[in-house]
Amino acid sequence: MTPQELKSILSHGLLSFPVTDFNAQGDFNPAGYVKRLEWLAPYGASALFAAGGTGEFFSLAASEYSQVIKTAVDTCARSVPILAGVGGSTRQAIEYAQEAERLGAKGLLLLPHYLTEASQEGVAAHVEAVCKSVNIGVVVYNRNVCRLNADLLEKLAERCPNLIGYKDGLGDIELMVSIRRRLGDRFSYLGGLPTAEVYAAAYKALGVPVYSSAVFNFVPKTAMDFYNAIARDDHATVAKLIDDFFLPYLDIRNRKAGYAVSIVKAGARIAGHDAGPVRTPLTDLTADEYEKLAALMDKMGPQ
Ligand SMILES: O=C([O-])C(=O)C[C@H](O)[C@@H](O)C(=O)[O-]
Repeated sequence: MTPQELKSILSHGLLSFPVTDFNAQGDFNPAGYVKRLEWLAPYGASALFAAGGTGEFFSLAASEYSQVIKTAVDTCARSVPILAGVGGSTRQAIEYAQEAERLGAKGLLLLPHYLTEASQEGVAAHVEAVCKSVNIGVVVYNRNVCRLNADLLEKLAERCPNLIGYKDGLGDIELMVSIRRRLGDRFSYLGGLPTAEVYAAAYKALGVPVYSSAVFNFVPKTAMDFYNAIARDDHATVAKLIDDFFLPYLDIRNRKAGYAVSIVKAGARIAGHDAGPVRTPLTDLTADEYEKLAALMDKMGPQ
């Protein structure tokens, strides 16, 4: 699959970001991950991002990373393209990128580097180095310390033909509008804020109709119903699901930093597809929060 073919696939549909399965000892559980991917496959996400933010990329050892990507490719690559999360220092990100390409991933999601502040010119040089280390398509994730503006993205787009996607996790509307207008059809644009559904209608109006869904991990039918309602401008269904599910969900998710991932693992467990605990530095939901989430999922009916 060429980067351009991947770009065209990423321009439609709902994107799946599966959690990564850990066993009771906290080790990667490939059998559980296979079952999860097989369970979610028939719901029809258009691409699968393995070891992304929701997949706890930041908690995986390098050896586990290879297992996660290989498991995703072996299980799903015939039906959907697999994009692999990569990140960390430039050299680390290049090692992950080349490993993912070798294992059969069709693209990369380049997550922000860790800890240090950096000039955005420096971040752009980091992105360029990772893009140039592979032949597959790359989606850059603007979030936290990665805040590339339209000028830098335009330069990167010229220098890196395989940089085909821009995922927004900042929610800065002025920045998003300037990037969307300046880069036009050069990129495929993904709405990628935590619980991206809450922003989906507004982002569609800005020319960004595609988004990533973490709740797809545990209420896949509701996630697809919501996506289809957004796609056909069914404002009544969108408003009802925002009121009945997403706003009460945010009340739980916003209780602690890192819960955007923890709550998804809790949801998977409630749905009968336990992915094990989150790893430090994340913390799991309390029993009370877990009960509240279970009641909310119950209201959404069978999935
Ligand atoms: O890397 C990640 O997991 C994401 O940022 C995607 C998530 O699915 C996010 O969009 C969300 O929480 O809906």
